[in-house]
This record gives sequence, structure tokens and C-alpha cells, in this order.
Amino acid sequence: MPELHSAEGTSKKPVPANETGPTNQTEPGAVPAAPRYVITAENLTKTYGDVTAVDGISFSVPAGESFGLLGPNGAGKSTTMKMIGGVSQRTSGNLTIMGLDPEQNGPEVRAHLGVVPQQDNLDEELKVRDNLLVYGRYFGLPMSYLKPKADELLEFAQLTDKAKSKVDALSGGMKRRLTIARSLINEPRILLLDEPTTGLDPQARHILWDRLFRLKEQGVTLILTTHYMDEAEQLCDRLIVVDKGRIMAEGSPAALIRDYSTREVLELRFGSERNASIGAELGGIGERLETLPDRVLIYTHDGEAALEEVSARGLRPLTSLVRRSSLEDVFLRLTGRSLVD
Ligand SMILES: Nc1ncnc2c1ncn2[C@@H]1O[C@H](COP(=O)(O)OP(=O)(O)OP(=O)(O)O)[C@@H](O)[C@H]1O
Repeated sequence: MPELHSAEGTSKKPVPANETGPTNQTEPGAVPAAPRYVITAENLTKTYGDVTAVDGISFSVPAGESFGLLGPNGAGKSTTMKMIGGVSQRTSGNLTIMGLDPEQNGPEVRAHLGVVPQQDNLDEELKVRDNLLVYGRYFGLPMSYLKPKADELLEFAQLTDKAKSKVDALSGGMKRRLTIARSLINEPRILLLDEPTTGLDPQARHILWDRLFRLKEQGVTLILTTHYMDEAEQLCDRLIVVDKGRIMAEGSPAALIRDYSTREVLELRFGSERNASIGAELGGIGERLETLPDRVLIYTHDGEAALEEVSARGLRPLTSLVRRSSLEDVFLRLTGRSLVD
């Protein structure tokens, strides 16, 4: 078995010789071309009774990309992940993973995938290292491979000193890292992460982001869902913004911000009574104005100049803040709603 991680955790992951994925037409004897896309979805749709959870979405993910699905609760992110993971049947549309249909080729597709579900489903009764060994046995992997692999993955997940602890003694962040370590036992080329850091404290999130970044450096394709804009900005090369089962926009975080927002945002708080009515007095400042219950947002390329204009009009906000635009602003522009409800 090839090594996934060097001691420093920065080695390139070798591609197993038998893993060529879908091939383009090649001359006899020629080396088949690597697949351009490891995942393609075309008009992918899933309905549950009257509810259309995923409504005709199309996207393609090239090998090695970190691809995100960003959207609020109920947008259809988990349902999309379940279809990719082969645990939920699509209602219509096409989906390929490494050129294979997950409904027709479940075992082959699963061999390429590591899955980190939204809720950790570790075996709480087992010790930490045993969780990895038992999971590896499901894949039919021999102990001679699994034992060193488990140790390597514990090192990667910074859990070596917890190897003999029971899972229920771990913190939320440690459980998440163990779930990721477990998903890597079969050296997947694609890692599916459904809301990897929901419920974790900031420090635990940063440790996890670092580990995911290392996997990306090793060439693993990351597919992740999140409703945290900072997570999407940190981890994703490219993302789709989804709402109500549809794709609202697609691009790199920087391109989305450039295309759908201004460089800076001036946030003003006038107090809950006045926020709603102040809009008329702010007219003409900046390029666009959004009024939220707790603050007013002025979209502008120069926040300080906008703030000076506010003062020049004799308006005195309780607080003011100039910040750079974020994906939250993109989402607000696209849907008129905030990402986190
Ligand atoms: N098994 C199911 N049966 C019926 N409706 C479902 C089922 N699973 C999801 N849905 C519905 O499909 C829609 C999309 O849900 P989904 O869980 O995919 O959204 P999500 O973007 O992952 O949200 P969250 O962040 O809350 O997980 C929602 O309206 C949800 O209620």
C-alpha cells in the first residue's frame, strides 16, 4: 500500500497503478489520460414527495480541487453529498464519480471516496485506534496494512496520545479529527465533508482546517458543505452558492466577491428603532444599501470616504465599522437573506 502521509504530512499522494478513472480515447499502448473531472453532475435533481431538495444542479470538479457547497440550512447540500456518496438515489439527472455512476457502480465508487458525515458516527465503545482498525476491516484491508496506517493517521490527526482512550472521552474537535482519520483509511482520492466544523470552537476549527489543507496539498479532492462563509473562504478553491436546491452563483471566493459585491462594506448601527428608517437619509452614499434588523450596510469601494459622507450629513451612528466584503455579502446580494438563520 502506498504511504499517504510522510512524517511531515506533506508528501504527494501516489496514485495507485490500477486507478485510472474514466479514460479518453487513446491509441493502443498509450498511457490513458487522467480524468479531467473526478465529479460531474448534470441537472441533478432529488425530490422527497412534494419537496424538491435538489433542483437541477450542474457542476464539475477537477482532480485535486477543493470544492464547496455554500448555503443556508435546507439548501440541499447534504442531499447532494448523499447522492455523490451513493447513499441516496437521484430522482433525475446525471452524476459521475471518477467516470462511474454511483448507483450502478456503488462499491467501485465507494473505494475512491472518504466520507465525513455531518454527525460523527464513531463507535463510542471502542478505543480510538480500534475505531480505525475496525473501519478498515470493513474495506477488507489486512491488519499488516491497517496497523501502521492507523498509527500514521493518528499522527496526522494529532491523536497519537489518545490512541488507547475511549471515544466518548474525546472533545468534539478530536472526534471530528478521528472521523476524518477514519475516512482516510482506504486512501481515498476524494473526501466528502458535510459541515466539517459545525459546533466546534474557533481553535478546534483552525486545527481541522490545517489538516484539511494538508490533505489538499497531497492531492486529495475535497468536497465540502458549509454554511460558514469564513470556512468557504479558507478552504475552497471554488464553490457553488446554493439556495432552495438551486445554484445561485459559482466561482472562486475572490471572484464571487468581486462579481457580486464591492471591495468594502461600511456597517452602521443606529439602534433597532432607527435602522429601518435611516435608509432615505443615507441615499446616494456608496453603491448599494442593505437594511438589516440590527444594522445598515453600505456597499462601497471606499468605506472611510463613505463614513465621512455619513458624518457630513450630520448622521451619528452608535457604532461604525469598515470591513472587506465577504461571501456573506454575496449571499445577501443573491438572496436578500443572511446565510445563518
Ligand atoms: N429524508 C428526507 N425526507 C424528506 N425531506 C428531506 C429529507 N432529507 C432532506 N429533506 C428536505 O430537503 C431539503 C434539503 O435538505 P438538506 O438536508 O439537503 O439541506 P442542507 O443544505 O444540507 O441543510 P443543513 O445545513 O440543515 O443540513 C430540506 O427542505 C429538507 O427538509
